[in-house]
Amino acid sequence: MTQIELPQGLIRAPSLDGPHAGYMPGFGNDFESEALPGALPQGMNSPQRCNYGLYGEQLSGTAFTAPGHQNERTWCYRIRPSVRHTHRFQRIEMPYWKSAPCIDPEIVSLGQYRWDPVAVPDEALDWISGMRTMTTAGDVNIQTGMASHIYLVTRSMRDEYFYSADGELLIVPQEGRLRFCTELGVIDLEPHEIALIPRGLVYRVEVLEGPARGFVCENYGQKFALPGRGPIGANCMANRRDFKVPVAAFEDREVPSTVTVKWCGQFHRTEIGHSPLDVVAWHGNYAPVKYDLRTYCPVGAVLFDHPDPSIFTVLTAPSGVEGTANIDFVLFRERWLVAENTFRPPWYHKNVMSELMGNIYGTYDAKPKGFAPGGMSLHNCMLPHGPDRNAFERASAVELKPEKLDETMSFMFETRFPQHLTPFAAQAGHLQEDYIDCWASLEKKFDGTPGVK
Ligand SMILES: O=C(O)Cc1cc(O)ccc1O
Ligand SMILES: [Fe+2]
Repeated sequence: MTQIELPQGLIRAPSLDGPHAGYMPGFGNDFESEALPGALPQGMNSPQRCNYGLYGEQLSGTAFTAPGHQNERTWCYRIRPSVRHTHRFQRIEMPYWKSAPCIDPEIVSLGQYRWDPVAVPDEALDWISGMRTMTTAGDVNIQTGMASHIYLVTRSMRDEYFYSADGELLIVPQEGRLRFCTELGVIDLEPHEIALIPRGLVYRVEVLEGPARGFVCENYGQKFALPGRGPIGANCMANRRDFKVPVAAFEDREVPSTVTVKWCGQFHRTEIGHSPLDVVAWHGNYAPVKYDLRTYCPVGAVLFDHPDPSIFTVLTAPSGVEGTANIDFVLFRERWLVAENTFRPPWYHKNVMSELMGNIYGTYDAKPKGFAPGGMSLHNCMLPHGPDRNAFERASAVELKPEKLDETMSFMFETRFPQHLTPFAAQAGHLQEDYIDCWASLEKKFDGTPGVK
């Protein structure tokens, strides 16, 4: 876009140049964008006739009457209204994408579990067929809880579209690059970035660099938001301007196409004669967004002790019980360790929340071996865990100089609900049968005599 010279020599900033061309900065802002000049009505939502012959349509992300600071909706101006993008539905099976409640009495979820990275199979898998659910929690029908998935994607969707009525997706890539072509614009995503795709938004996923593997948190409940920072103040952790929302983009393509819908845990498919990505202009605060995890500014211990991991929360999805999240998305990234006279790795603990972790790259300090990039672990509700023997011995003996934790990026989906393993997660192969042995050699040091042992 060229710069526009205004009277008095003022130069207005170009909106589409620079390192973030194609995106608008902010989280939860009221955005507006038009792919054709004048396509967006000004000063009102529903003119008698829209410019270009477009149809006006509202997409609601919260109840009409949700409180003002939570209320989310977007107005779309599109070639056809969405009712022309769904026809009669036919149920289809998607055996690996499970929804809560998914409780198999044969599967024991009570335990500490860890998984090796799942190899991407040598077959055509797209964003829907390549989704492998690992755990489910809560109940999709009452819009409570979550599911965690691994995606294994080798094939782009072509004239195939998808939306989920069951929840928003938090996407955490670990390998490969994907393009999300959505009704509201295009998001390109690679490891060290995350994206949120809202409930109800139609999109297709293309492989830019494959195969692609990563993690997904499907949030059945209230939307992810930025946590309050409390006494930390107005800055640090995740900053709003580092979130990027795509500018409007549309296609006017009339070819046989399919739309797959996930609804109450079931999958249905419908056939239409054109692309549903036909939103020429939009305005509102319900939109897909991406975020570079390398812009997350961690705040931590600067003198002694190890704070609770909530200090590293990137996004939090409330559950209705204050301070008790449906899901917290927590990031363990590169940082300096400087605490004096302190056992620096995570302490041993037992947590009422259930902790699902994934490794994006590098080594995690509590588990120097066995928790590989692409791997996952689950420390379920009220199940004790903590550093393995190697991590404990090193951290207890090491000279406490300032130490940079480098090459490390892991995350946690922490939910108030117990997580249940799916048959896929419980299956031998990637499940590490010997995980709990990582604590077996922790020795008794107590001998009744005082003094540091
Ligand atoms: O269990 C884990 O490794 C996650 C974790 C990290 C931390 O720094 C403190 C508590 C916690 O649960
Ligand atoms: Fe933990």
